[in-house]
Amino acid sequence: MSYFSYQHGALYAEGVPLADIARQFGTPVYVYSKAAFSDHYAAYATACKANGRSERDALVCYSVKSNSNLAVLNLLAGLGSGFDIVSGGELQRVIAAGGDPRKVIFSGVGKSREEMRLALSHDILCFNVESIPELHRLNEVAGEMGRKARVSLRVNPNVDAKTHPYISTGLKENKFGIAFEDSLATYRVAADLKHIEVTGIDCHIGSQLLDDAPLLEALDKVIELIDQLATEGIVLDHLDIGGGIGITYADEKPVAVSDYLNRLFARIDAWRREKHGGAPIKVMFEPGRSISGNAGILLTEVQFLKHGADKNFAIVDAAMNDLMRPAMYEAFHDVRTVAQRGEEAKVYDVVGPVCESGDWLARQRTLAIAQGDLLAIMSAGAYGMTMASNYNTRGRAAEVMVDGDKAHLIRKRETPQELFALESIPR
Ligand SMILES: Cc1ncc(COP(=O)(O)O)c(C=O)c1O
Ligand SMILES: N[C@@H](CCCC[NH3+])C(=O)O
Repeated sequence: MSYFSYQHGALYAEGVPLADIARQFGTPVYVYSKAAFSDHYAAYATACKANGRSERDALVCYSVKSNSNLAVLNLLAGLGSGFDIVSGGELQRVIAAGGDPRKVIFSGVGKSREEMRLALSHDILCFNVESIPELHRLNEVAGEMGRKARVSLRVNPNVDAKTHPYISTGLKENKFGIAFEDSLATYRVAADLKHIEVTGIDCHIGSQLLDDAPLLEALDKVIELIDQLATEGIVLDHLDIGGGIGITYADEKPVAVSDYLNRLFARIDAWRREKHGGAPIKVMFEPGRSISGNAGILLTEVQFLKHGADKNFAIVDAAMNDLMRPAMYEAFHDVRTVAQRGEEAKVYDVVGPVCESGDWLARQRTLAIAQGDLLAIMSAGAYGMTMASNYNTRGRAAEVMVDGDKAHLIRKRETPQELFALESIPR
């Protein structure tokens, strides 16, 4: 289903014309489709039901970093989602949005003592621990609080995710996780710590994966390790395979979530039957982009057109501070005109007003546009607003959630006063 589509030559978000949203809330503005978020979450939830009848012991922990607006988290919490967080700030967002901390898993390589304390005080489901020093710190903090921390170790299966090097995380050379060959020894350390309860294993090999083969390869390695651990008396109750499923930005054809989950559950079921007499294991996922990426767009207005000898530029009011992905990864985002009109089409680079040559949103796009036109930068729901900055003292964009024929403002545009409110001039 298309959540952003043309009706009589005008681009809509669900039942609302994007031109109306620009008039009402200004630009640049992120626009999300509530139905898209719900449907993308449902793809996971439905595939987690065994034989379409009973629920499996499975938990989808939406990756908050991909889009962390409270309205988004509240919507997903209402659908039963858990959350994958990477900071104390994200935990506070989840709680503020009405999410259940007992469905929260805490990933990340550099958790501070304060973050650990906060997470323990809310009794989160599990810490995904990424190193031995982190294990010791967590053990200390939990001891000070008179608690036990539930822990899974993030192992690095050394599988090539075949994605952009900046978003690949499962190789030896990446900073994430515990090297596969060190994982047994690290589990032994964890099992001996008084304030640590070893409950699971997790891995996350990278993002924007189009094929599930590397994920299934990682699963096989993880399964092998779980069996090895069991022989030592370290019995795990869950397996977390991470996020990573990609989306269509241009013409990519990512594996369908349902196909991937069906293949994954088939392997897990076969392994449990063969080795464990059918004893179930809880399976967890940490999807971000596949839920939020194509649930949002960035709506921007053309300020000026500049026609040069070599290049034409469409200078828009959104910039790299609003959507960093093109500057950071040379990422492709489709650009659509909000009104289909009869201008002569030309090839443009779509650029922002920020003082950096790297401030571009799209390159070499054939567009029929005039000054004042609206453009939709597509597939911007994941790692868009959450990676936005205030560079050039630009207030971050507003955010709007569309639900059928209603548009709700879910984050106001930042004002310059808000940007320097925390600063002071020494006397
Ligand atoms: C540990 C962890 N889990 C989950 C995610 C979400 O990944 P994706 O948005 O590719 O599903 C990420 C980001 O790559 C991550 O680092
Ligand atoms: N921010 C990246 C994904 C990073 C995933 C975090 N581990 C992107 O926009 O594609």
